Amino acid sequence: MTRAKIYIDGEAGTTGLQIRDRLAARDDIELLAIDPAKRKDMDERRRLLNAADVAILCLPDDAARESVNLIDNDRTAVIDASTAHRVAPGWTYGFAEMARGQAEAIAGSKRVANPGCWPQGLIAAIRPLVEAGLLPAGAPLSYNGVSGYSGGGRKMVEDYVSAADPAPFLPYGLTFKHKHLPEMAAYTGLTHAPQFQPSVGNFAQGMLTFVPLRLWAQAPGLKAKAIHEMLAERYAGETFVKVMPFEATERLAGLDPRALNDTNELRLYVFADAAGDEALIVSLYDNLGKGASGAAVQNLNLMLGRPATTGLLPA
Ligand SMILES: NC(=O)C1=CN([C@@H]2O[C@H](COP(=O)(O)OP(=O)(O)OC[C@H]3O[C@@H](n4cnc5c(N)ncnc54)[C@H](OP(=O)(O)O)[C@@H]3O)[C@@H](O)[C@H]2O)C=CC1
Ligand SMILES: CC(=O)N[C@@H](CCC(=O)OP(=O)(O)O)C(=O)O
Repeated sequence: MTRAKIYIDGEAGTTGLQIRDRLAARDDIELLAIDPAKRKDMDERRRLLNAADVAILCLPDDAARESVNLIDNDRTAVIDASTAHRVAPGWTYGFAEMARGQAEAIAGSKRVANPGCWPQGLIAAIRPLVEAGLLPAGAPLSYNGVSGYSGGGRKMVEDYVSAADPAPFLPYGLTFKHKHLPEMAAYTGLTHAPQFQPSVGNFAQGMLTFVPLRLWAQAPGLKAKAIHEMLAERYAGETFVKVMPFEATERLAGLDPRALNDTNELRLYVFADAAGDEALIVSLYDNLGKGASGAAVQNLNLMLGRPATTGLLPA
């Protein structure tokens, strides 16, 4: 098998390092490494970007746009982990399980935008319901959750690690302007992005997100059990998105945001009141796994024509 040449632009950062670790042991891949002293040198980045079969961008948005502009050949494909191209024309959204045919679209694309960590939990929960007509596209939703601090990149990791007594739980996004809102609207099928209010916790990695649904008002006649059945049917057979059993329970010990760390899995749970008119869809995943580096490797596998699970299942 010819080894595919992969260059990770931003490999010293939180997401880049994780992707490099996931690819390092693979014998179907040749990693093109940049001299650490030149990692922000534009000419050296241009050389490596153009030498790569696939360039994976793990950079701030402006640097990611710059990298794309530095590519001057038709061969190099791109996976961009930043927010820069997620709703841009000509780019394919890299959430393979999002819709029928999406994995094939990713496999056939040379410009793939890796999804944001927060949007994935929402899109996985809501898109099948909107597509099936169970939930009206105009439903006014809210979305919230907690992420580990690695979600904020190197700077936030350093702030948490060096702080004497970081807050265990810190809400943010309190002006409702988060950079993920455009992709949330674009890929759920909702006519309005939800009211989104995230939080960060004093743990490095992992996330739990919540879509509360007041079905008696948002989708009269729709019951929580039907939502569970629709999601279970939609994701049946998927390796990386699983729907957990419908449970009537006050609390569930397994709902620890760190439970899927270092995996590429996303789990969906549906909870409800006795009548099934008040529901909650919970997504559990690793912000650095399915939320970033795992998804990037899954997309890379698809683009290289490898099995999607290559390097992503526990040994
Ligand atoms: N962390 C997460 O959970 C997720 C992150 N993402 C996205 O992935 C991207 C990377 O995020 P993350 O890894 O967390 O961020 P980090 O800040 O940890 O890493 C970014 C890396 O890019 C480097 N860099 C900055 N500017 C340039 C440049 N002009 N040329 C070359 N390298 C440069 C930085 O170097 P230096 O630090 O020296 O400036 C750093 O090593 C971001 O767009 C982020 O939004 C997406 C999903 C989840
Ligand atoms: C805890 C924390 O700060 N998280 C980041 C999201 C990280 C991420 O996923 O950013 P992109 O997907 O857009 O690259 C935030 O809310 O801005």
